[in-house]
Amino acid sequence: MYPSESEARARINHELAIRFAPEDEALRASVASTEAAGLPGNQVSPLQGKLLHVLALTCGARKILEIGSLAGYSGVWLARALPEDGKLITLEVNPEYAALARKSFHAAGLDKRTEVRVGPALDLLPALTDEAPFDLIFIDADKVNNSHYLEWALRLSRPGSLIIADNIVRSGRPFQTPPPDESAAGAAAYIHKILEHPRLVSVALPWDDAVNGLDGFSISVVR
Ligand SMILES: C[S@@+](CC[C@H](N)C(=O)[O-])C[C@H]1O[C@@H](n2cnc3c(N)ncnc32)[C@H](O)[C@@H]1O
Repeated sequence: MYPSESEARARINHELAIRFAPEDEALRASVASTEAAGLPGNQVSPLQGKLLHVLALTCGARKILEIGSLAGYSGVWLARALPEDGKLITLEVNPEYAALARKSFHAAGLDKRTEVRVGPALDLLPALTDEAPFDLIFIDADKVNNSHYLEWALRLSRPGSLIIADNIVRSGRPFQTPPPDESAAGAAAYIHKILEHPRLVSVALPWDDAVNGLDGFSISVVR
């Protein structure tokens, strides 16, 4: 039926995405601006975006924190799960990407429910203590700092909060000894911490990724 296994996977993925996670104009424009910024495929896929949306609805999220905005693609999926008076705060080190994220939120009619803060996340996180607890925290920035982001996520969450991290599978590189690059090492340390932490119950979800081959999310619930 399909010329190759990879063609079959891409085709089936597409069929699922157009049914379960159709993109509207605002999401398509966010993808286009990511491509124009020279980072095609660095945002989550439509199905991953929809998964974030479903998870935010499942935990009744009113406050969401995202680390790593890029052009706001995952942020739009997340913020659309919030009630009118809910809030997504997203942290981005690159001012140009932060501007793209704001543009995406504006196009999606999400100005009131979203706030983009600009700077290195580790510098911005301490100021969020007053806004905590967050119901869902999505970690998707520089993987080398994932363990630090996890420590902050635990401080800024409550029992029942979800902590989700992207790119923890990286085609298996985190499982090599030693991990061959600093992002793989960051993912390995993160996996170790979420599995050992007494307050976290975690699972990993692998999938094909445009940039990293086999990749995936971890999803942790805070006890
Ligand atoms: C994979 S992209 C985020 C994609 C986005 N979550 C989405 O799916 O639409 C990672 C982003 O993290 C940002 N970033 C990298 N290091 C960072 C840091 N130390 N603090 C804040 N943002 C950072 C990058 O500039 C980039 O925009």
